[in-house]
Amino acid sequence: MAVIEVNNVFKSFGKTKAVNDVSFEVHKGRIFGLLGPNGAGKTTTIRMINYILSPDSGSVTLNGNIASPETQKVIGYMPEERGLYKKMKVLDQLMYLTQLKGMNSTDARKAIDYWLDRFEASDWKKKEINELSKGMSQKIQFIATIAHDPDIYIFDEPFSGLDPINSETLKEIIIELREKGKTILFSTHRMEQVEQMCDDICLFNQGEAVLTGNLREIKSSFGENTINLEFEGDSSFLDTLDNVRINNRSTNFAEIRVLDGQNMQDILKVAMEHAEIHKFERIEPSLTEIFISTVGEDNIKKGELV
Ligand SMILES: Nc1ncnc2c1ncn2[C@@H]1O[C@H](COP(=O)(O)OP(=O)(O)OP(=O)(O)O)[C@@H](O)[C@H]1O
Repeated sequence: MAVIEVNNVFKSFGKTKAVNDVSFEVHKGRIFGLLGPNGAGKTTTIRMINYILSPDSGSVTLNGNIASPETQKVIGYMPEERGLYKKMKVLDQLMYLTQLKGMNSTDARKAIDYWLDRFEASDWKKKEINELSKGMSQKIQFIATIAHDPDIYIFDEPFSGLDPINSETLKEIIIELREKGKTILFSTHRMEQVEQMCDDICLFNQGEAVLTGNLREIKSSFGENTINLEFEGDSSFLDTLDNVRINNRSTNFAEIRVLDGQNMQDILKVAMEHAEIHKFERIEPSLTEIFISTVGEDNIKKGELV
C-alpha cells in the first residue's frame, strides 16, 4: 500500500482549475518531487494531502485512510507560508510546537538541541524570530517540522530562501530521513534539486500531472539524444545549428537536445571548426529538457523554470 495516494483529484477556485484530474502514489522510504512552474497546482495539491483544502472530487489517502484531522497528525508539514511567532524566542517556540505534536519536554529538548546543532544554530536559542534573517527562520521552521520525528514529511518549497551551503545541509538531511525509512514529498520549481534527490516525480503544468513515475525510468525512456558540450571560444556557432534545442547555455557550456533531422557527428564537426572542445558527451536529457519536450515550448512562461 502506498503511504500517500492521490486519486483523480480535482480542485477549482472560481474559474481556475488549480488541480485537474491528478493522480500519483508516494511509497515508503522514497523521496517524491512535485515539480512545475509557478501556479502549476503544487501547493493546492499539498494542501489537499494535508487536509487544509478538500478536493472537489477524487480522494487523498494516507496509509489507506482518507485525509482528515487524524491523518494530519502523522505528517510533518512545512507550508509555503512560513508560520512562526515573530515575538517568541527560538527555543521557546520550538519547545512549544514540538510538544504540541505530542513529544514530552525531555525528548523535545533533546531533539531540538540535536537539530539546532546540525544547522549550526545553537547560538540562536534566545533570539526572537524577528531578529533572524529569512534563511535563518526557514531553518527554525524546518526544525519545527521534523523534530517530533514523524514518518511522513511534506515540504512546500523547502529550499526557497536558503543559501547554497544551507541548501546542501537540507538536502543531506532529507536524504538521511529517507535512509531511516521515512517518506518524503516536497515541491520545487528547481529541476536540479529534483535530479539530485528524488526517486519519483510528478511533473505539473497548468493544474495537470503531465509526467509521473520513477525518475530514472522517465529519464532513460527519453533516450540518450542530448549532448553535453564544454568548449572554449566563440559560442555563436550554437545559433547556427538547425534542429536542436539548447538548454542550460552559458559561456563555455551547452546542453544540446538533438531533434529529428540533425545528427551528432555533424554537430561535433561544426563545434570543432569554431571552438576548442573540452567535452562532447552523449547523455540522457535533463529534466528541464524533458519538461519542455513534454509540455511544448509554447506552453511555458519564460523564466519560470530554473
Ligand atoms: N485560495 C485560492 N484562491 C484562488 N485561486 C487560488 C487559490 N490558491 C491557488 N489558486 C490558483 O490556483 C492555481 C494553482 O496555484 P498553486 O499555488 O497550487 O500553484 P503552485 O504550483 O504551488 O505555484 P507556486 O510555485 O507559485 O507556489 C494558480 O492559478 C493560483 O492562482
